[in-house]
Amino acid sequence: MSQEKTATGSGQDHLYIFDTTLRDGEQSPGASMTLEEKLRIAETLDALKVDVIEAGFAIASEGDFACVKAVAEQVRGCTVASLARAAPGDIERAAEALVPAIRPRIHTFIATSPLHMKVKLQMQPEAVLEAIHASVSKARGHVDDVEWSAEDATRSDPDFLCRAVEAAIRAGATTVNLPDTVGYATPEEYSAMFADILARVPGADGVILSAHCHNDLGLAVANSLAAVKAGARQVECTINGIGERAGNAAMEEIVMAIRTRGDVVPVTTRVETTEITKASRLVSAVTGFAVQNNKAIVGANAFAHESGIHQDGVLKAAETYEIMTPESVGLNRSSLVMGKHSGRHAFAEKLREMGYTLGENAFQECFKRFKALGDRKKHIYDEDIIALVDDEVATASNRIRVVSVTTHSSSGAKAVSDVTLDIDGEERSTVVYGEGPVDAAFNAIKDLIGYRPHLQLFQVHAVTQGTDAQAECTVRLEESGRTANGQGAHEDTVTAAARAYVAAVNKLMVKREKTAPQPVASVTPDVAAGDG
Ligand SMILES: CC(=O)SCCNC(=O)CCNC(=O)[C@H](O)C(C)(C)COP(=O)(O)OP(=O)(O)OC[C@H]1O[C@@H](n2cnc3c(N)ncnc32)[C@H](O)[C@@H]1OP(=O)(O)O
Ligand SMILES: CC(C)C(=O)C(=O)O
Repeated sequence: MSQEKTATGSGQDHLYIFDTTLRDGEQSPGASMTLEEKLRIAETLDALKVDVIEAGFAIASEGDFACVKAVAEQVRGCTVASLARAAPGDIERAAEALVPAIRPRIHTFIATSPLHMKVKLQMQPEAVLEAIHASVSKARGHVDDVEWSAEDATRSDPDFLCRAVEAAIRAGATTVNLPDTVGYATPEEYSAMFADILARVPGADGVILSAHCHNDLGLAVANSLAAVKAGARQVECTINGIGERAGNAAMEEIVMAIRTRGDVVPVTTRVETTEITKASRLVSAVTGFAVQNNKAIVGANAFAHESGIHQDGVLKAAETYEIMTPESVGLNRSSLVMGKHSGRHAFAEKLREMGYTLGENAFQECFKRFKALGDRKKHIYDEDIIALVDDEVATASNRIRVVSVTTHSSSGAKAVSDVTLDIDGEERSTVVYGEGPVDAAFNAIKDLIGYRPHLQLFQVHAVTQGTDAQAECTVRLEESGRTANGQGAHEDTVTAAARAYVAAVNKLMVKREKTAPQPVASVTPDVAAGDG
């Protein structure tokens, strides 16, 4: 994909979508992802057809370097970027990680606001200008596609910002990003800043100007669109709007706003919007951050009509209360009703409709669970199938798997849980008491795995309506500063909780083994006690 400001066939400018779920998104506290999870998200972003995937910050750690490199190796359809400070070591590390990429981009940044320069960087403005020149030139020595960002641009002196942008362009930056790092700007101010740069900086109309907005005041998407109206032709965003503090501009909101209101924001993107729901669910499952029900585009209620007058209107003509169709974001209004009488063909067709491609083993496992669910549940909704398949896919390659969970509990007495786990191919069982059924199941798992990570978060939500709904549980575990999220879905809430706990344990083990490999079966606790 060329980084030119090309008009598309529609006569409208192309808007580059720069996805930073794997970098700024991962900066959300508690959202750290394993390499395997990042690769699954990168695969989904590739299918979504974003233009640029920011895969990480290569100098940050060995793990980040490995992730950028692995994404650069895997992704074929998008540009792959790594972040780098205005420091030679950062740029060399980014270039090294990006070697396998078909279209590598080095994204180098330095702050330009008086506060950041004086207090954080402890640099004089003139030294910052020199650092911009040196870093962009060095990056251009490695790759042709160099993005430069003026961190805290919206709190920078406009004259100094113009000089900084000019320095970056002269040194060879091909994209210039003006972030609202702390989510401080209003749409009018943010668009005025882009107009000012375009009017005053020589060469600014020859590079791609980019917006990067944080959501501290809930204005990230509005600010991004305002920048596009003023001439920005790249927006930086994340799936579900995850990111540092209150998050980044949500990709799905920007893309659907442009698609729905092309009359006021006249640009086009190449995003396959029908992949949006799947991407949103994957990011939610991996990070453990549930999407709020009323979230635009991807919230459970985004296309739900509850009140009679609305239902009546939608039945007569969907456009009465829908400004976009659920199908356009990958939500199915399929006529294929699934239940316990459905066979493999219908199940395979349903998965295909939903955009899943499973290997033979995963398909057979999912089909078995789908039939078991059908025996217990009257209506099987698309959400049930999504929860079940996501759960199966996420746990398929795990070393520890839940075989069975049987729990007895009654009011006024301790609960007891009988748990069997498959650990590296060997089944082990134990029966343990707890304060309640979930506590008992977790205690049993801890006994079987031989260590007790600290439980930071436990959440349950019903996948669909009704008392026979599947439960989807999220567990976050912490051990020696490492955290891992796990999710599990099942019609039995305690089993869903146990699956989520075990999923998180598997991820912790991967993190732990990177520093000190050891067999699971004889795990020696490196934390004496966790949550007990
Ligand atoms: C706005 C953003 O989102 S920027 C991206 C933020 N993301 C992250 O920070 C996540 C990854 N970060 C990390 O892993 C670490 O912070 C590292 C590896 C980058 C650096 O770690 P450390 O060397 O221990 O430094 P530390 O993080 O404590 O401090 C940052 C240093 O970088 C300097 N720095 C910050 N930004 C820049 C920049 N753009 N260019 C050059 N130097 C910079 C700071 O002034 C400070 O320098 P000092 O040590 O001389 O005081
Ligand atoms: C590094 C830059 C692009 C950033 O993340 C910010 O300013 O928020």
